[in-house]
Amino acid sequence: MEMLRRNLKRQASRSLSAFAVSSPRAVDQENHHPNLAAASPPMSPSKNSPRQGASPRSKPVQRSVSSVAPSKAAAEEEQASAPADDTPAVKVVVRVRPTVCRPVDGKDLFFVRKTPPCSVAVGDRSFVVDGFLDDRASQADAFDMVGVPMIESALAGFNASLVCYGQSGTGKTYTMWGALAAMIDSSSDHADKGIAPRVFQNLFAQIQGRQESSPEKQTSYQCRCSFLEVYNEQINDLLDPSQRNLQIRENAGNGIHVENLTDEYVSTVEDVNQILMKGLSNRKVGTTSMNLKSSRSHVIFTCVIEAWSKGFSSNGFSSSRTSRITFVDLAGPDIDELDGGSKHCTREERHVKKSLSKLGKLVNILSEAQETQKDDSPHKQSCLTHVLKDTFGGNSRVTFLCSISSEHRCRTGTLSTLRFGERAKLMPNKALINEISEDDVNGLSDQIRQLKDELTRTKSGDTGSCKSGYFSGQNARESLHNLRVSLNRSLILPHIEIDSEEEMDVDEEDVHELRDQIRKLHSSSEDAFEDFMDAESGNDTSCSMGENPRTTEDDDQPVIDDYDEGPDMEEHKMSNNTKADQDLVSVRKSFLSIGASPQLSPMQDPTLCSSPKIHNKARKSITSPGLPPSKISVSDCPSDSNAVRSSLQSSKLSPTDSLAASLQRGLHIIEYHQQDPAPRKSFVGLSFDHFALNPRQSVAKVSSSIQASPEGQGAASSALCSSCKKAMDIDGNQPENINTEKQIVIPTGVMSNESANVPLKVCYLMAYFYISSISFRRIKHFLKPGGQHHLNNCFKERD
Ligand SMILES: Nc1ncnc2c1ncn2[C@@H]1O[C@H](COP(=O)(O)OP(=O)(O)OP(=O)(O)O)[C@@H](O)[C@H]1O
Repeated sequence: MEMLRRNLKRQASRSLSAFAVSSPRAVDQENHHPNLAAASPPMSPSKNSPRQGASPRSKPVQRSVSSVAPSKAAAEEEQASAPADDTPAVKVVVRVRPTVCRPVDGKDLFFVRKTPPCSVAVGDRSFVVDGFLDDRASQADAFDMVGVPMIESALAGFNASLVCYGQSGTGKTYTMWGALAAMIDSSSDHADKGIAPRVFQNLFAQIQGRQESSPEKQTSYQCRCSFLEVYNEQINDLLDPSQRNLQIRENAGNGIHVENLTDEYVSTVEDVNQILMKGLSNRKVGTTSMNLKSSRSHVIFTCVIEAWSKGFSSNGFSSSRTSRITFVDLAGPDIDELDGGSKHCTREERHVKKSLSKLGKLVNILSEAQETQKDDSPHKQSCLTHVLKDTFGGNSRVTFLCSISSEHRCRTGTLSTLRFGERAKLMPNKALINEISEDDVNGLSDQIRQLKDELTRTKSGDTGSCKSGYFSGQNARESLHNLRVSLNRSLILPHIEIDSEEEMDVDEEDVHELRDQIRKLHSSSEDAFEDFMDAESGNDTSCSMGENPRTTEDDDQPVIDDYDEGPDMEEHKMSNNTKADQDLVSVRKSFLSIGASPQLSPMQDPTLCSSPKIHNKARKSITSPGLPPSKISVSDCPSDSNAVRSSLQSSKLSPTDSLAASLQRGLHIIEYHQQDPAPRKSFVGLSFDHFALNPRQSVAKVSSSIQASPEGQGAASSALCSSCKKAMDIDGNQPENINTEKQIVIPTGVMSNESANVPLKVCYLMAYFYISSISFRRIKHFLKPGGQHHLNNCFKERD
């Protein structure tokens, strides 16, 4: 309770002090045209430097000193650590415009009155404000109440903004800029001079005073200005009228800035006044029922002040502060919708109302939103709200000068303006000192060094264990490559469109079962391998690519390995009947191509694609004789030949090593599938290549063996028994009629002994095993009695 009472007391005294017009003129009004280059800044730009961003080049480290509505604990902590500064981040000052009309209906003109301690009353409605300037207040009073705190804030490193809001004709432009004549005469204390020229007059005087009073500090200042208007939802450069419809950019380094907006460097108040006059003369004006020369665009004048303090460190750098002074003169809505303005003005009026409405909504959102709920989206509703992001709810001390009229006919507009001010006061602006100190620079340098070290470690692979499993990134690539090499045959892995692929769900039970069966087969295959090697003794089992250089006249065509045929087999072929010949040709042209699903994320890798990109339609290109035209082929891509060749050439593993490696890889794949449920949906695009190692053969002499029935006919997987040429279902049965989308032709009887560097059976096994990474269920079925039977038949026939 005690704390609450103290807070309330503090707030009340703060409001009271702000409410009273008590600020003395900070400096004399003489203009000294100071030369600001006491110490050389890091950059010495020319005076006029157009086409630069409107915001500071570097985003300074921001030190929090004052914020609105912080949590109680945070507030206590902040007060303990920060210098005492009770300046609220958002202030609302009301100024009443002198009456210009005589009462026509006898009603009281002066219905707006000040009520203690710090409120403005309109009828029975009361609004809490931070300052009140009645209709007798002068421009100097307005400057004292609003302008002087802005200067103090800016020189302390805060961003400071003044936003004039109110109905058309209530004196916004007059209060902010004053009469043009007063601006031209910058040396005199003209009564009509507005807040902005007074601020700069005072600012430059203060800067000079600081430099002269403490030359040992060697602080250098540099100021640059920009001036823009938001007209019909477009941003135009008031300092360069040819620059229209400029774009707002936002990035971490520069924050919000307007691209290509002219920045002009200034060092005297005359410089600023010239810019102000130039910009204001380019502003769009029109006529409203309240104002003959009414502003029809919102204008934003920004002055960036950069200050460098030299220190005695090695780099001569001590601290740098960058602050912004922003003047926002909003166009006011007309009191009368039917003001007799031209059609063009009506359109302008619509835009003015729309943009002000969005600004009002933004203020509502910001005033109601909790600190944690703030996001960028409300600012992006319009150009105006976006470009004023720092002013509304951001890093800025902002004063809302609500211009009102005491005329009765403006009552609605006056109430609306005061309501706006009341809500704006609740905005959670967080004003920070924008400073970079030497410590900050050192800290950032350390951070950069650490990040560089981390990057270097990451690049060199010294990242400890792989976080995402064995089959991720490079590991996955290497593993798949090893597996492919170990199978001693080329694998073409086409990208196959997902939409037409068959989804395979793999459940854990299947995987466990499969794993057991593979283990069993692992041992049995070793036996089979031994047997096979015995049977193959006497045959040339060299796997050198150079061993069988059956080059063809198609040498310049894409070359892939194929089944080379020995004389025995050739004889065997010749003795077969025509149908068998056709089968042989068909199988001879066969090869294996496995299309890994693009969705197997950790295994999927673009670099695997030494393969053609196969689309659904492209898969039906090459057909084997005797097969329906819809049979699938995926290998007629010339670009693959080199990749295939290199794949084959890199095959240096012995058959047993290959077997062991393949099984090991396969187990990893299975483990991976068990661990990660994501890839359980596999898509199979199967096209069989030859399994055994074979010398190259041009594509012209090989073709596909993956067969697909015409689209739309069933999707059940099956295999064609190459001996009987009947489709078998997955369990090895021969159904009456199987319409398959994908069929696997198992080539038999065509393998040459010379070329079979790896036993055919093992190759078959490995091939299917490899497929297991894609299609567990199929493997599982093949490992079932029926499937095994079929596989064994093939092997027997071969042997
Ligand atoms: N406090 C004041 N003392 C003397 N004249 C004033 C005062 N306020 C406004 N005026 C005069 O009223 C007229 C309209 O003022 P001003 O153009 O500043 O209004 P505004 O709010 O900017 O209107 P709009 O939104 O249409 O641009 C001007 O001629 C201006 O000189």
